[in-house]
Amino acid sequence: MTAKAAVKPATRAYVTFLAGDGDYWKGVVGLAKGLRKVGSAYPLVVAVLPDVPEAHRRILVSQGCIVREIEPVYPPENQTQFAMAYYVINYSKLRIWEFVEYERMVYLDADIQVFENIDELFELEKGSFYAVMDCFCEKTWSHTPQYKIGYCQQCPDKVSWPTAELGPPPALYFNAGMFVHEPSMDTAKALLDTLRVTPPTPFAEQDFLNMFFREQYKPIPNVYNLVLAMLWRHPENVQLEKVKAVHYCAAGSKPWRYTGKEANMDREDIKMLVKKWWDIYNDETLDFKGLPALPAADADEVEAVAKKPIRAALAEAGTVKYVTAPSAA
Ligand SMILES: O=c1ccn([C@@H]2O[C@H](COP(=O)(O)OP(=O)(O)O)[C@@H](O)[C@H]2O)c(=O)[nH]1
Ligand SMILES: OC[C@H]1O[C@H](O[C@@H]2[C@@H](O)[C@H](O)[C@@H](O)[C@H](O)[C@@H]2O)[C@H](O)[C@@H](O)[C@H]1O
Ligand SMILES: [Mn+2]
Repeated sequence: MTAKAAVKPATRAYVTFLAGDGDYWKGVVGLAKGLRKVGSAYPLVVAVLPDVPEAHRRILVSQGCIVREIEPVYPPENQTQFAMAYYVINYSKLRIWEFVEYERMVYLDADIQVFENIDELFELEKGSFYAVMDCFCEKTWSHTPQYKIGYCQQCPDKVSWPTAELGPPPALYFNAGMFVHEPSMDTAKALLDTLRVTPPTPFAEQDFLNMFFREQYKPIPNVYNLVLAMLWRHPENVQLEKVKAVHYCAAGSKPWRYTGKEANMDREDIKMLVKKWWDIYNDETLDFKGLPALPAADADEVEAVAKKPIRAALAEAGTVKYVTAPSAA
């Protein structure tokens, strides 16, 4: 008789993406510890490209992460020059739709830190694609018409969109550093089939995901993904004390590489946010101490198992399987 799972298999998880043998693994460790600090009920899965060294993978496992190797995704042949070179590797993020052992995942870039519990995102109504709206005001957007006329979706009334000359305003556009998604092989196949016939664009997979989920996209409040540039581009849209997750995506803001020399990096709020990141990264009480948190099974199932006399439960469960836990930190 095979062992009957006493607890429901993991159906929800946070997921991040790690590529290369550089120092982004520090971002993943910070994120794992930040999620632990806010008491997240779900594990952190890390989708790693083959070029992530064993040593970095071990560090992530020792911090309680579930490491999953993925096959890289490349945009159409010899057209990658249209995407900013640095972003081409991000097309591989699309593999997380293949993680179908999870019915719902919250994706977070490794340069995001969570300062308040955001587990509520897993309860959002199914069937839509949830993410935070981006900002078009940074120089990284200088190739777009909206940048050229000073239009931004964060303040659509400041510079109104010239519909007569440029047609309808751009559809609402999200930052792909954080989003809520439902893994499915059908969606994964549709994404990759569509990518094969979609020439790359400057923001690579972020542009692609905005095009693909254009009809399903539903904006969620900026507190779930504070794109740092909002602090100087749209301070009227930011209440720092209410922010739940910070996205260190502005040039020079990656905490593990921070020098304070780039534009805006000497701001007091930036210095405070970088320190907050390091306080978590260096906090040894947040290091992983045991088995990854079991998934939140439904209470009555756990209640029923708990009530059953142990002998009857063991007999019913059959042989008890022992899973070797990853080495504790
Ligand atoms: O060398 C790299 C570059 C990027 N990433 C991953 O890809 C994500 C997107 O890149 P990044 O956050 O640097 O882009 P930004 O949000 O700053 O535009 C990162 O957060 C990491 O999860 C990585 O693992 N290694
Ligand atoms: O591959 C494209 C990337 O596009 C996004 O980064 C950009 C974008 O947000 C711009 O709007 C900002 O101006 C810029 O600073 C920032 O780096 C995502 O954060 C990242 O995960 C990834 O998808
Ligand atoms: Mn990022």
